[in-house]
Order: sequence, then structure tokens, then C-alpha cells
Amino acid sequence: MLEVSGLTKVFGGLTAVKDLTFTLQRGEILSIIGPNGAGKSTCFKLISSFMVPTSGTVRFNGQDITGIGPHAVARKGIVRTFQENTAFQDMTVREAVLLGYQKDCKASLAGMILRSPQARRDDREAGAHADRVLDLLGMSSHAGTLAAGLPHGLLRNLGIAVALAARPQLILLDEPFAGLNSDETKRGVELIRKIRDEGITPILVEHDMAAVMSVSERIVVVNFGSKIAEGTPAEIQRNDKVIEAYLGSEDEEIGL
Ligand SMILES: Nc1ncnc2c1ncn2[C@@H]1O[C@H](COP(=O)(O)OP(=O)(O)OP(=O)(O)O)[C@@H](O)[C@H]1O
Repeated sequence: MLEVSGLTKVFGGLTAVKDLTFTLQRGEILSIIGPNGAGKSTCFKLISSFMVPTSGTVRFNGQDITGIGPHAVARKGIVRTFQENTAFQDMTVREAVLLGYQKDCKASLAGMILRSPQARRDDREAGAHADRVLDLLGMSSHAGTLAAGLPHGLLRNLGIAVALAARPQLILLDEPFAGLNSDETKRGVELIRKIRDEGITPILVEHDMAAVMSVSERIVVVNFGSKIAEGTPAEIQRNDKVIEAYLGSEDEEIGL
């Protein structure tokens, strides 16, 4: 479903992503890993069109989507989550999730203001969808809670819920386990499998190696912007280039 080909991003004298090529099949769980500064976040920004690449292409469902902009990419069915969720602080959990759904409303602006039957149908659909998403994330009991009052792990889940509300085909998860304790991480791994089972394909950028090895079906390893390895978790764990890249880095060990 996704083909990244020769993707390159240069910032001044620094090549953050260099000739990166990989593909993703619908329904597989792929992680992109690498030491700090390897170019993972930049890669996500290029796929989700928050940045335009210096060269290379991103194709989604056979269409070239390189640099078309984040809103256009979201309409095509790709959404990303952010490491920090500060955007929804003043809303309840359910309100924030409803916001993610808005792009699908069919009523006209006048219809929304005058509460036309179509606008009321939209509201009912949005509400039902928001409730399904909250149920999937195990957050139904927090629907009325203010986002600002959520503990860190649930705030992270809310970011995922808002992204899922847009009904994407592909979700880019930026460090979904950062700052979570081991129980929360275990639940996070289960959640990613559930998301995949719902027909939404996840890609992760993540530093928590134990979680990456447990959840991923395939892993792409980058170092200094270039892909140095690709394979199953077992293949990656015994790959010499990967072990070398992680030795002496501040990251957690690769899990050997
Ligand atoms: N907007 C920018 N302008 C200049 N340099 C940048 C910019 N964004 C990223 N970089 C540089 O590009 C390189 C790759 O950064 P990136 O954030 O993609 O790495 P990363 O693998 O996600 O790192 P981390 O794991 O620490 O989040 C780094 O050297 C970073 O300093």
C-alpha cells in the first residue's frame, strides 16, 4: 500500500534522510528504528507530507502523494500521531475524538447551523464512531473526562483515538510507548494489534526495543539517514550492522 522510494531530505549541510527505500503491505506491522538523530521522525514527516523531500517519492495505493501536504495526505487515508498531545487540553475526551471525525460530515454549513436532518444524521454517525473508537482504546469510561486531567498513558491513547477517528488506512505512530510503564506498554502492544485487526495498517517509530521486537512483523533500521537493515525482529537482532550502530549509542540495547 505504501512505497517509499529514494527518499532524501537535506537540511543545509546535513542529510537527515538519505535515499531511503522500503515498501509496506496492507495489514502488516512495520517499525522504523535507529539511534537518536538517525532520521526516523523526518521520515514520518516526509510520508505524512509535513515536509517536502529534497528528492524521492512516496506512493500510496499506487498514487504519487509526495509533498501534497498534510491535509491532502489525511484525505487519502494517512494520519500521524504526535509525541506530545497538548492540542486537546480544554476538551473532553469524547469531544476531542469527535473533532477527528469532522472531515466526513456531509451536511452543508447552512445545514449544520439550521440543524438539518442531514446534520443530525452526521452527528449521530460521528457520535457512534467516536464511541466505537473509545471502546477500541478501552477509554469509554473516560469519555467525559477533560483531556487536561488524563494521566500520560491515556493522553497518549487519546492522540491515537483522534487519529483513528479520521478512519485512516495507514496510521503513523510516533513513539507510542515513550514514557509508558511496562503494563501500559503491554497494553499498547495489544492495542496496536487490535488497530491492525480493525483494518488500519500501523507504522511505528519507537525506541523501546522490547516492545518493537514483540509487536513488529518487519523492521527497517536507519542510521545517519540511510537504511542499514530490514527484516523480521529475529533477523534484526542478529544483524551485525545493526548491533554496531547501536553499540556506544545512548539508546536502549537492541535486545540481545
Ligand atoms: N527542521 C530541521 N532542520 C535542521 N535539521 C533537522 C531538522 N529536523 C531534523 N533535523 C536533523 O536531522 C537529523 C535527523 O533528525 P530526526 O529527528 O529525523 O531523527 P530521529 O531518528 O527521529 O531522532 P530521535 O530518535 O532522537 O527522535 C538530526 O541530526 C536532526 O538534528
